[in-house]
Amino acid sequence: MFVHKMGSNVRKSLGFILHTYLKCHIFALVLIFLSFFFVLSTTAAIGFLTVSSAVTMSAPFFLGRVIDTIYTSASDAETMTASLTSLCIMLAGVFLCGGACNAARVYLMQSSGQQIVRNLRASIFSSILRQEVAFFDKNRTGELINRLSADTAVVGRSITDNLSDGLRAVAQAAAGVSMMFYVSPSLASFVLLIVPPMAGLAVIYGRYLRSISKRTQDALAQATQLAEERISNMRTVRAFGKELSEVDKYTQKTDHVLNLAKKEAVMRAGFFGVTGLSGNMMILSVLYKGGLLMASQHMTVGELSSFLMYTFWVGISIAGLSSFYSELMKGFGAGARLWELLDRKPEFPLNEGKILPADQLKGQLEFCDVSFAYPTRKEAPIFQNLNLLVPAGSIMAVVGTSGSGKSSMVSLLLRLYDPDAGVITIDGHDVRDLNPYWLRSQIGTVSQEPVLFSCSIRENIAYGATDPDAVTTEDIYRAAKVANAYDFIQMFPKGFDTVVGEKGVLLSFFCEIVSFNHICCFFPKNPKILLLDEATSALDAENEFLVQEALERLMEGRTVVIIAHRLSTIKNADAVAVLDQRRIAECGQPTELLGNRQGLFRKLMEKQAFLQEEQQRALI
Ligand SMILES: Nc1ncnc2c1ncn2[C@@H]1O[C@H](COP(=O)(O)OP(=O)(O)OP(=O)(O)O)[C@@H](O)[C@H]1O
Repeated sequence: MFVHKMGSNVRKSLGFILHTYLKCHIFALVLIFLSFFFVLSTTAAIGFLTVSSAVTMSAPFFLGRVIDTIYTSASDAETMTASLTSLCIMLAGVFLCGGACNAARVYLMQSSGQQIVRNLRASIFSSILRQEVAFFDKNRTGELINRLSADTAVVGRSITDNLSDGLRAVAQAAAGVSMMFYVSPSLASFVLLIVPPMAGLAVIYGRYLRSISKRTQDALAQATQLAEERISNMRTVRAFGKELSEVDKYTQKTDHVLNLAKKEAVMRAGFFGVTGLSGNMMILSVLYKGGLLMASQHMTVGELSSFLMYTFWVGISIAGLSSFYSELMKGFGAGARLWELLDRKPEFPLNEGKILPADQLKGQLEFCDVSFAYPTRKEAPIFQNLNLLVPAGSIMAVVGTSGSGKSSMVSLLLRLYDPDAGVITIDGHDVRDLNPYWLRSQIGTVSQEPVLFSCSIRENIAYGATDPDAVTTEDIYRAAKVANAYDFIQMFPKGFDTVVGEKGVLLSFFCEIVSFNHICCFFPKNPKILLLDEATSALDAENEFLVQEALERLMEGRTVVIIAHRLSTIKNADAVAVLDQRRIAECGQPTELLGNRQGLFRKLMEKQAFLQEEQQRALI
């Protein structure tokens, strides 16, 4: 039974190692991984391992000979000195060679290991970035970051340094046992009776460790998730004075991790305690039985010493094997989630599908009988049989109460999600047939959220370019001028080289970020279609004017969908669509819709005008 279980575990372990290596071959930077250097270094490491293990395991045998030399020629001092000196010089040379091989093995395995971790990280990151947007609704940022950093490190360690040490332990244990049988078969059979129960214990321990390791990695991912969310929303936490309660929540999560780690520690302590005890019992039994064999002239003192040293080595190798097994099981636990990520095929292709000739694209948009619910909230439909036509080159304003689905329309047009029923077309082509890369390159978007990376303003502006390195300073200045943002950027001491913090927090005014954001989104795509999501809602009057002016310039000759509440943004629209009850309830020219006293648009605008009046009165 145990043998069977051991066999299946060994098979699983080998499968796991092979899987890991193969995954890296498939997903990682294949060229580097399969490069001559890697194959060569791994082969060399195995060669060094063989030599260093052979040296280590031959040492007890020769040391036994040294002892016998001392013991048998003790009466003749001259002979003893001569043979002892030559034996010791020879052995010192062999040991030196073994030490050097061992050092080379460790270096080669470590550097190959780092290469594997790097490739694994690159593959996981690439796989994450290829996933559809709905995947990110279901999987939180902190958790994914944890997989990318902590889990890859655990898997990397378990199949590199650990594997190298494990192979060494296997080689030494095998050589040690063989030498024990060579030196004294009867003593070896007696001592090795302890191995089967130890193997059974290792199987039980390995299973437990694998499951607890998976639970620990999951708990750690949850803690990282919480920390990531709170740190990235620090202003909200501070505004609500929630620092202490958030610390409590985080502490609870880390306590959970700690509890699991304690359970693992108890198990480890028990296992290592038992293995240590068995090692000592083995030594004791060798001394006892070996002493008896010496007394009956069946063994020399040198042979008993050699045997004792082999027993030590086998004991150390078994301890090394159990730690190898522990790390491997931890790797199993952490690896399970990584393979899920690596194996996951994105629901939408990233760069496949029809590409229309650029000069033929007119930009007519149409929603035909579209029904949609977010994959994470299938029970709450956002649209049901929604129809809307935006003629090419026209400006369509979409209005509706908060949560009516305005931004969701933008997400569908960008094909961040697919509708559950109906079709969305561009110039009559179903967006699902079009190449998503190409589609998005034809659409300029401005969202409510400022989208800036923590690098210089110059780099942020060039981000949209196909080849950011080819963007000249003149291009960047021109784009900033088009967006009326050149002057405020130049006001920073470092101008366009100012480094923007996370979410652009180093830029002093939010409005500046929003205007700045506009440039980033339009430059340098020159898109046929613009989607503006409440573009000016957070601006003060002066900046709104600047941005509005820039936008009007940019809207010329393009199909534009504006999502805005303000009359000022809507007044330039050719038509207004009012979203209500999961469909377009009204659609027509703004003046026409305002004329309908019972209409939804009129009511929305009245409500807004009333709110503005209230605000003004409050200020007076
Ligand atoms: N990724 C998502 N997953 C699940 N539900 C979502 C997601 N994004 C938005 N929703 C929900 O879909 C509904 C419509 O959201 P949407 O942002 O499209 O409305 P909106 O009209 O643009 O609202 P607002 O004017 O407040 O921006 C809301 O109830 C929102 O909570």
